[in-house]
Amino acid sequence: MKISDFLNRVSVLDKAGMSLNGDTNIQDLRVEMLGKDESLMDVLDENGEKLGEVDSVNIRYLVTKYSELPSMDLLDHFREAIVIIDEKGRIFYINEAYKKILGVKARKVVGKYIYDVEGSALLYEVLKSGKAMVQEKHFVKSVNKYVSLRMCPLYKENKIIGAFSIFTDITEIDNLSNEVKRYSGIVDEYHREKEAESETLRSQIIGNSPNFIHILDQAGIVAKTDAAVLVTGANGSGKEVITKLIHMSSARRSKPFITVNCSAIPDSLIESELFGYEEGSFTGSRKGGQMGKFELANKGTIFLDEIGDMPLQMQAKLLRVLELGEIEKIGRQKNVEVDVRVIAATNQPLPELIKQKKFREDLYYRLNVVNLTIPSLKDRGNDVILLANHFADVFGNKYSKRLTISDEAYRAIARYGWPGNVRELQNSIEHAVILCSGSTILMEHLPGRIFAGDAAEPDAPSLPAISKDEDVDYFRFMANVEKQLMLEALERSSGSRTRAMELLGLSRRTFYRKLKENGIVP
Ligand SMILES: Nc1ncnc2c1ncn2[C@@H]1O[C@H](COP(=O)(O)OP(=O)(O)OP(=O)(O)O)[C@@H](O)[C@H]1O
Repeated sequence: MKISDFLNRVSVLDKAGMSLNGDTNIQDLRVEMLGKDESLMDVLDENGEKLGEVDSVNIRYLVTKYSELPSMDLLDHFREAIVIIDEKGRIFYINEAYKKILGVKARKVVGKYIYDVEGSALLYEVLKSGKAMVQEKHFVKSVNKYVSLRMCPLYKENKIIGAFSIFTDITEIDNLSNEVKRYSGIVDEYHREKEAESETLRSQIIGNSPNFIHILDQAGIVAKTDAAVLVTGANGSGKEVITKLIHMSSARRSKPFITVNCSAIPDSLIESELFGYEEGSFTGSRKGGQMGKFELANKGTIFLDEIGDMPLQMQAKLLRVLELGEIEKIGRQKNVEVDVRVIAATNQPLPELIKQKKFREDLYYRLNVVNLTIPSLKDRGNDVILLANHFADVFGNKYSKRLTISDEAYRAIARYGWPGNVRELQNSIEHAVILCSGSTILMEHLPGRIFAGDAAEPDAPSLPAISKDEDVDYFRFMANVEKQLMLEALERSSGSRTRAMELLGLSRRTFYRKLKENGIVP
């Protein structure tokens, strides 16, 4: 500190008998140099001009204190390492932190020249240039550490008398920042992966019919929003696939996608499944409680499948969640905020359920901000053939077979009603791929119901008539029915026994036994 720091503190003037320049360092004074008066003294510049006056009581106090100060020892308490060199570059001081950070003993360093101790000897350059230098990150090879450095020359009466360096060990910070960079790299990679996943998913959704393309377009539009979507459509038509596509095309794609099948959870458990519970909130509750699906889906999307089966009481709770954006966890006083996009799906006619008071109208409107109705497979024209080829490839790969579909099988596939929609087609093609031992899927490889006619409305086999008054011989009656069914199966399969056997769902052995028993073949 300089005397000028204390100028013009008070106004009373007194002579200490000394002329001190404002630049004088208080550290350079000794008590004997000060006048006896405990009041003020003048401060003059080099030309003897008065600069002001200082409170000599304060100066006396500081000078006394500074003379008692163990200045060098004090530096040992710094976390920063300090090294001081003289005008020739010889080290005459290092503090404790220096020894610790660089792992050296004082006797190995003090008295040596800085360029003999430190390879890069930046401090020596500071000494030569007389200019301070800062290095945010400097690698010290000998100890394999990174330090952050500040170096300054030391001047006395305009002459360089040495230089000092203060540095901190930033190896850990550097490691941490590298970790952070690595993690942000991983996060970027994760986002890229999610993007790729969304493209893969899109490429695996097959369909060219205008009504299906319309659904895909609408899914793309709603994906850009957080609006609730109600996906309707028959069983197996692809409601979940479209819901996933919406999630994967949305900004939430890297966050969770949680599916809840409302019809699969018993009524008594649905609340804890959806909202979770705190530890000890009921007998038998798990230690540590349990997170509900809504909490798990936070920042992502929750898919409430078969929403039509949700119990009425739960519907009221769900409505509250959608309105408030928070859940009431069982056993917890405070509600938990959640940010979840809701997509619900059903194959039930909700307006009909509303009329029957089985579904809340207010919840229906809340969920049905946008409605996507997936057309049934039979209404998607040629998509059935595209999907059949797609599944033949998928399962061909799975079972290591290269298969094509015969024209006859194509015709059966196109003619069939597919009441189970895409799922039924998928399973049927898997069935055919498994059974097919050649390179072409033939009609006989498909499940019997498909080539037997339209399974949506299967023809009821005509049973032998029984008169009310007649005494029925059940054994004979059953044998008759069996024979009739077998004959019909043979007729439908144009005499192909293998196909008839499949139609009837009988093993080869049983089929031939029954042929014999019923006198169809000798
Ligand atoms: N357009 C499509 N392209 C390829 N695969 C599809 C397509 N649509 C559906 N699938 C497949 O069909 C199966 C049934 O689809 P999904 O589960 O989405 O139907 P869903 O309507 O949700 O069924 P459910 O009514 O039983 O809940 C799934 O394996 C799915 O991958």
